[in-house]
Amino acid sequence: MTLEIGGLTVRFGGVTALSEVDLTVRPGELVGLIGPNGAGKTTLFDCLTRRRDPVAGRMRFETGELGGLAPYEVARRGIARTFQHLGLFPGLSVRENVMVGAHRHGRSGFGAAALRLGRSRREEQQIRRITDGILEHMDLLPLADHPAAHLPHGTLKRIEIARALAVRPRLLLLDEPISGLGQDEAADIGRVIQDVHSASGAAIIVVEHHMGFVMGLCDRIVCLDSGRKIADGPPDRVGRDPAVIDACLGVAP
Ligand SMILES: Nc1ncnc2c1ncn2[C@@H]1O[C@H](COP(=O)(O)OP(=O)(O)OP(=O)(O)O)[C@@H](O)[C@H]1O
Repeated sequence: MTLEIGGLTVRFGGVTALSEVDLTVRPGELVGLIGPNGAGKTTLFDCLTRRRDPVAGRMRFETGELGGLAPYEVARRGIARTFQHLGLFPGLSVRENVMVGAHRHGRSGFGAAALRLGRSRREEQQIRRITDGILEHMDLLPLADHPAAHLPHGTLKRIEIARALAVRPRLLLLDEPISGLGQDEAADIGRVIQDVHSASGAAIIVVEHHMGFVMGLCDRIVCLDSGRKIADGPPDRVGRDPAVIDACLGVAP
């Protein structure tokens, strides 16, 4: 199993954001995580990436527990994520933004890398090779030296995925990858995710409100509502589940 979550519970004061959530993800699985606003989807990603501490529960990734790790250690273990609101550095070039992700492969750290000393210079070259390979694969190489600021929203979404891929993840967490995109750009991101999935073999969890998109893309759908898991299964079954239809009513079809 790639990921095993058991009894995960998170509270914010009186609000229970996640309530005894169990979830397993097999290697290479493409899972859609759906649910209405406030269901707990982002909180689940925050727990997995150690930005948020659960009050109870276990999270196991491959052979190790995630609880107690620092966020940077999660990336080193092979988990990468993108953010609902883009987490790019607007002043850095496209290549530099992606290199931030690739730095988990360097052992000398940012300080030595900045000074370009000894081993770190070789690491820097290796990181640049990894980065440019990803940029080329995602048709972003012509934009490599362009500042991330002012690029179209769909391109920024692709750069975020490229940066997550630079971690060479075995588990990729995508938080609303098509939010704010038009139909063509959303279809483009769908192709990128499918391509990444088949090329990398990584397990992927996609949080998305667009039900048609996520149902068409994923092998399996998990639905949260008010912090509880209310459905888990193949898209056609979950899509017909009255509890899911009830919870997600009003979500764009
Ligand atoms: N930092 C916080 N402080 C207090 N409450 C929070 C905090 N973050 C999330 N919550 C609450 O926890 C619950 C789950 O929120 P979360 O953002 O995980 O939901 P979500 O499913 O990702 O929603 P959306 O689809 O709107 O992004 C909500 O009730 C939310 O108001």
